[in-house]
Formats: sequence, structure tokens, C-alpha cells
Amino acid sequence: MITFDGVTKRYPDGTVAVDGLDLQIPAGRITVLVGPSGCGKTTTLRMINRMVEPSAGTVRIDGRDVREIDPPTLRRGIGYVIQQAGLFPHRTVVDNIATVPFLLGRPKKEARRQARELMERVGLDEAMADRYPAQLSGGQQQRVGVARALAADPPILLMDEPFSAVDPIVRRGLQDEFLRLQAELEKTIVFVTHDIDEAVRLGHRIAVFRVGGALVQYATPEELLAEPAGDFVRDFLGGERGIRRLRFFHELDAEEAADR
Ligand SMILES: Nc1ncnc2c1ncn2[C@@H]1O[C@H](COP(=O)(O)OP(=O)(O)OP(=O)(O)O)[C@@H](O)[C@H]1O
Repeated sequence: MITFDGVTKRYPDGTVAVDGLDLQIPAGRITVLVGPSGCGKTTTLRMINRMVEPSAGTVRIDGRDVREIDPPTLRRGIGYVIQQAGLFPHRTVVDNIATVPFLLGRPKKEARRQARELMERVGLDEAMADRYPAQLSGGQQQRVGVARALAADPPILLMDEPFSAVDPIVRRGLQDEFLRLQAELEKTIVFVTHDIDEAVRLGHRIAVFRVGGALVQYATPEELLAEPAGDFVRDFLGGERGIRRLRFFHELDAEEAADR
């Protein structure tokens, strides 16, 4: 469990990016942070792995204040995936994925073998292994980014708009693959997006923020769609809320039917 307790981030220029945040992020589930541009989603995410330090309040992982853990140790247990994947351009796909195991001193052969296994897990053809990032499509690059973040088998994964740079059809494929993978791995995932459809599709819980860094609602997708907390959330869900709701329950029915 990741806990934010009265967390505020004020940048040196006075911008309050996150304001008095109390939030409990459950282990083993997908929690989505959603809201308009500049509402503090990325800042919130980065306070978990100490890329950003809070101005006030405490972030804890399983009860332990993250300030007590030095950043390299902390980050070994936290995978991080960003938009545009952030791959090393001069390393092959397989070596990009094996980066962290290499750093941890695992033998190269073993790390590469594991990287190939991960490629399969995230749906990448093994023929891609020796290519360089520039020789891949945007969707393939994102898959490499996810595989790389999983390589050290961290219990926590932070994902900042990981699927935003690809077209809607590819994005849908990545989301499906991601849900399948998460059902297997049960990581604690914190996922940032500004796309409410993506939030509803992926999140077990959704935290809706507004500009100024205030959390306006924290709920399951069902609760959010059925009872948006006020005009801001209602407007953010948009006029198509009824359609989204139908689609959401329709997908849920389909999944349950498939489970039977
Ligand atoms: N290093 C910084 N110095 C000053 N202000 C910053 C810094 N980083 C972010 N901000 C400001 O803090 C606020 C929140 O930014 P943040 O990136 O957390 O929002 P976001 O919700 O992730 O936005 P987006 O969806 O556009 O990425 C914004 O007003 C932003 O301009």
C-alpha cells in the first residue's frame, strides 16, 4: 500500500502542484490518477520514487516513510514507464530491457535470456530483439518500455501516460495487453492519464484531480460514473457519461461471461 498523508508540493516559483493530498493506493491493483493538464498528476507520481520531494506531508510505502530509503534503493523496487518510452537509442531492444539487471550485476547472458522472455510477455516478436528503438513503431517502443520497467520484477510500477503517444487502435491493443499482464503479475500500479476513457478502462480505483492539485474524487469506476462528485467531475466525464457507463457495464458483463 502507498499512502499520501497531507502531502503538498510547492515548487520554488510558488506553484502549488499538489495541495494537501490524502490518498491510499492499494497493493496489487491499478490506481489511475486522472485530470486536466497541470493538475499535479506527474508531481504526485514522482513523489512516490522521490524524483520530487514533498514540501509538506509524508509518502509511505507499506508504512515506511520513503525519505528513510535512499533513492537508488527505493527505485530498484519501483519500475517507471513514461510517454515516448524513454529508451536508450544506442542500445538494442534486448539490452534496453536488460538495463537494470545489468546494473544490478546479473550476468549478461542470463539478463538477455530473461529480457527475451519479457519480450514475449509484452507481446513483442523476438525478431525485434536486435533492433534499435528508432527501428520500432511507437506501440512497439512502449512495449519495450513496459518490459524494461518489469525487468527487475519490482512490486510497484509507476506509469506516466505510457500509451498517449500512439494512435487509438494501437493504444487499445496496448491497454488490452497491459490488463492481461497485470492480471498475471498483480503489481501495485499507479497510472497517470488525462484520458478519462483510459482511466475507466484500466483503473480499479480512479483519483480525479483538478488544477491546483486538489483531489476531487477517489472512487471505483462504477462509483465515479454512477455518482460523480459535483460539476467538475461531471464535466470532466463529459456529456457521454451515459454511453460510457453503458459501455463499461457491457464490458464487465462480457468479462464475467468469459470467466464462466
Ligand atoms: N519543476 C517545476 N517547477 C515549477 N513548476 C512546476 C514544475 N513541475 C511542474 N510544475 C507545475 O506544477 C503544476 C503541476 O504539474 P504536473 O506536471 O504535476 O501536472 P500534470 O497533471 O502531470 O500535467 P500534464 O498532464 O500536463 O503532464 C503545473 O502548474 C506545472 O506547471
